[in-house]
Amino acid sequence: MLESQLGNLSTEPTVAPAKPLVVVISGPSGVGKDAVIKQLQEARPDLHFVVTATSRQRRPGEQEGVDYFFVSEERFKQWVHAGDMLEHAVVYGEYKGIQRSQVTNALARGTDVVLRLDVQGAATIRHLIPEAVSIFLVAESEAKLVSRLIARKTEPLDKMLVRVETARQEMSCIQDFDYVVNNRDGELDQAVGQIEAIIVAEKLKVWRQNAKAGESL
Ligand SMILES: Nc1ncnc2c1ncn2[C@@H]1O[C@H](COP(=O)(O)OP(=O)(O)OP(=O)(O)O)[C@@H](O)[C@H]1O
Ligand SMILES: Nc1nc2c(ncn2[C@@H]2O[C@H](COP(=O)(O)O)[C@@H](O)[C@H]2O)c(=O)[nH]1
Repeated sequence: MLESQLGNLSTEPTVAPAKPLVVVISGPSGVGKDAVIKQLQEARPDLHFVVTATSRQRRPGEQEGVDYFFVSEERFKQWVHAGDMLEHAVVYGEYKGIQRSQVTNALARGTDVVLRLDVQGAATIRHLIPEAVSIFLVAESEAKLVSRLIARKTEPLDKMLVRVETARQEMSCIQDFDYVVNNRDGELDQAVGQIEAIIVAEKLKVWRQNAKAGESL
């Protein structure tokens, strides 16, 4: 009866599924990027969390292929020359970077991708993938940030001081990011919840329904 008045009613989906998202999580050393990402992995196992390759020595407790891919400086440079790295930078004197295939394979499967990057890497990805969502993580104060680095006990004092000095400079990059999330002491759950909310909201943006994430890679 209705169809006689309206014609055929389409059963096609009203909107196409949103294209996969590239999410950048950045912020100064010790702010809690790894802690946030570890918890986000548990909450959102459907996301692809990219594992960085590095020339840095493995710390006690770090696992190959989980925390990093630990490679020699020579191997890292070979990958750079071969064009295999989507992004790379020297961070605190060590090579850090993301293999292109990790991102392109996940996007091709339709999977959202999460990258952990320093501010240099975040700038590179914004340039390569302008539709990426960038999140800058902060601690509630510089004093809290430093106390986390001290408690973590992963660097000798001289190297820790370099990280704190760098953190001061990195704070000036905050306006280049889409979102700022405050990872307050003892409130990791809230920070992770806010990041999950950002991901959900970004995927609902109208323009993303037909955008092609990472098409240019
Ligand atoms: N919300 C929080 N409250 C208390 N401690 C936290 C919180 N978030 C992270 N931490 C702790 O702070 C320390 C630094 O966190 P994490 O190693 O995740 O920082 P990061 O940003 O990944 O550092 P880096 O850039 O040097 O790798 C860790 O010991 C972690 O357990
Ligand atoms: N440009 C990139 N920076 C990265 C990447 N993965 C991690 N990082 C940054 O390195 C520092 C130091 O890490 P640590 O494990 O030695 O403490 C950290 O602040 C990250 O931001 C990457 O793939 N590219």
